[in-house]
Amino acid sequence: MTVTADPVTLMKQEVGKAAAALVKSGSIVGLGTGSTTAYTIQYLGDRLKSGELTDIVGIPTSFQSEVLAKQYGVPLTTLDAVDHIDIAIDGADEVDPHKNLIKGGGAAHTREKVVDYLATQFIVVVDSGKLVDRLGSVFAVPVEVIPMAITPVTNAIKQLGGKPELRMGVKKAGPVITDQGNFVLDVRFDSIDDPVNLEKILNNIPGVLENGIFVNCADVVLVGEVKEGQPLVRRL
Ligand SMILES: O=C[C@H](O)[C@H](O)[C@H](O)COP(=O)(O)O
Repeated sequence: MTVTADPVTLMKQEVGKAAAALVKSGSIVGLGTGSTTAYTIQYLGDRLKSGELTDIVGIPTSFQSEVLAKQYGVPLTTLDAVDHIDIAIDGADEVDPHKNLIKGGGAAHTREKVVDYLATQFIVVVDSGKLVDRLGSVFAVPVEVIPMAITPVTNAIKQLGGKPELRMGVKKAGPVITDQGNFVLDVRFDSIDDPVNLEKILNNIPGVLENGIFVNCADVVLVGEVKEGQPLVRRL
C-alpha cells in the first residue's frame, strides 16, 4: 500500500494495522466497516499470505467488508456457522471518555452492532479526531428505519427533541439504502446526557431497526495519532 503524507490517512493505516496485529491464529474475527478497518482487513490478508497468521475466519459487518475480505484473501463465514466470535475490530465516528461510541457513518451500524456485541473482545480503531468529551458533539446519531415507517419515526424523533435528516445518496438520486434495504435518519441532539438511555428510547420507536449509539461494549480503543510527522498508536 502506498503510504501517503496525509496525517488522517497515516493515523488510520497505523491503527488499522495495530489492531490486525492483535489477531491470533485460529480466531473467528468480526470484520468492521469503514476506511479504518479497510486497513485492518488488508493487513489480515497480508499476515495470512506471509503464513504468520493461519486458520482465521471473518464475519463481515457489511457488503463493503465482505468485498474487502474477498479481495485480500480473508476467508469468511456467517453467524449460522459459528457459536462465538473471538475478536471484533471496528471503527467509530465518535468515542467518549467512557468508550461509548457513535457508529454508522457508513450506514453499517445494524450489522456492526450484532457482530461487535457478540465478540469476546471488541477493539475499536479510530484516529484522534474521533475523540469527544460528549457523544453527539460533532456527529449526528444514525438511525436505521424501515421505509414505510419513515414519517412516524421522523415525527417521534422530533418529539424527543432530535433533529432528524434523511441521509441522501452520493452519486445516487434519493436516499441512502442500507444493506438491509432501509433508510437512515441522521439525528442531531442539542446534548446527549445519557447515551445508555437514548439508545434504548430510539430503538423503542416502532419502525426503528437500530441506532448507532454503542454503549458498554468496547473493550479496547486504539487511537491513531501523528506526532512530529510520525504515526503512533495509543490505548484510550
Ligand atoms: O457504518 C460505518 C461504521 O460504523 C464505521 O465503522 C464508522 O463510520 C467509522 O468509519 P471510518 O473508519 O471510515 O471513519
